[in-house]
Amino acid sequence: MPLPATTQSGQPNLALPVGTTLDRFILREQSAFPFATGELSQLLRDIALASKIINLEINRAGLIDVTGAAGTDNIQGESQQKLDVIANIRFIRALKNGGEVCAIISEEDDEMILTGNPNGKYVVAIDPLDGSSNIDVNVSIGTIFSIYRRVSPIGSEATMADFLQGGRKQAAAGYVLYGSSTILVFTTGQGVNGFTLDQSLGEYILSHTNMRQPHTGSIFSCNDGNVADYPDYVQTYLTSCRQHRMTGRYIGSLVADFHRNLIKGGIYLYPPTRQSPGGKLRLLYECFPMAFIAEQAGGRATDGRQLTLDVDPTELHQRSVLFVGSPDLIDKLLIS
Ligand SMILES: O=P(O)(O)OC[C@H]1O[C@](O)(COP(=O)(O)O)[C@@H](O)[C@@H]1O
Ligand SMILES: [Mg+2]
Ligand SMILES: [Mg+2]
Repeated sequence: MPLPATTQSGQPNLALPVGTTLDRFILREQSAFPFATGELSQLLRDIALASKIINLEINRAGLIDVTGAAGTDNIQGESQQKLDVIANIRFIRALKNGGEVCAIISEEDDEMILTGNPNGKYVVAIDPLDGSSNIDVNVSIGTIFSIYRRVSPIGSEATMADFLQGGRKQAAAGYVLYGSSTILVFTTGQGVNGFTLDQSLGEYILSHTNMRQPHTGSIFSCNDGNVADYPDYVQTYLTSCRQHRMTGRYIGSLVADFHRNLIKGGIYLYPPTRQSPGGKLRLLYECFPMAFIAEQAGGRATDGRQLTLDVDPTELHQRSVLFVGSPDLIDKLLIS
């Protein structure tokens, strides 16, 4: 029997059976908004499509000579991996061709990219490949994206203001995890759902409905090599994690560490370090999207002083400290 369109409390019934395709889910989610015109739905499909192509290239990386450095650096001064550059090209091309996006910012490009779609209603901030240090060693990597409705007039050239609206103005955010399976997880502000790529069908299929972050957990994730740099309260907290025999797990790909902790309960920490006194991770295309997903799943994200989604964005490639995960663990960290 088909599911009722609305729940008993009159809310749109988004609980679709596992096995639902991404397309069908997006259509159902769109139908819950009478004024929705389908552009955001199409934009999510464009991102899904590009991720399928990249997924194939990642799977065959060792065979098609896309491992190793590209020989160029990005604006962060990081050496770009070949797959960083390839993933960047794929996403930009898909977003340009899709027509819904008027501008993009990417970890791999210094400046804002105008797509040639002045009538596009959305802008996208993207980390085309997250966890670049893990590309060549066959460890899980990801893609992170954040979507805003533009504030500049439709038909005009997009501006920085379209990207600096603040984390709570995100229309949607998500990530793709290229791991033992490939999974797309996103939110449009109506909860968090995950779709596993059925490689044989080439379809994303709903596999994780209404994902919820466990209130607490026993996993902590941070780069132990930097501990000496961390502020005292973080060092105190990590000592108590060890004293309580919590489990240290650190993959070194934000997407993979975040996803594990979202499912099992845990906390990911990227505090200030000597090399990155303001934090390493980028606010617009790493911290904001992960914080939106975390909050939508009942988790919490902070920079140690305020909730991440309340941090004031002033630059495109601005960095931020990030602590994200189970609320109980974040609370314990902040009182350490
Ligand atoms: O090697 P470190 O300093 O622990 O940093 C690892 C962190 O940096 C990142 O690799 C940064 O992301 P990029 O790979 O997209 O630059 C995160 O995925 C990860 O959590
Ligand atoms: Mg990243
Ligand atoms: Mg990256």
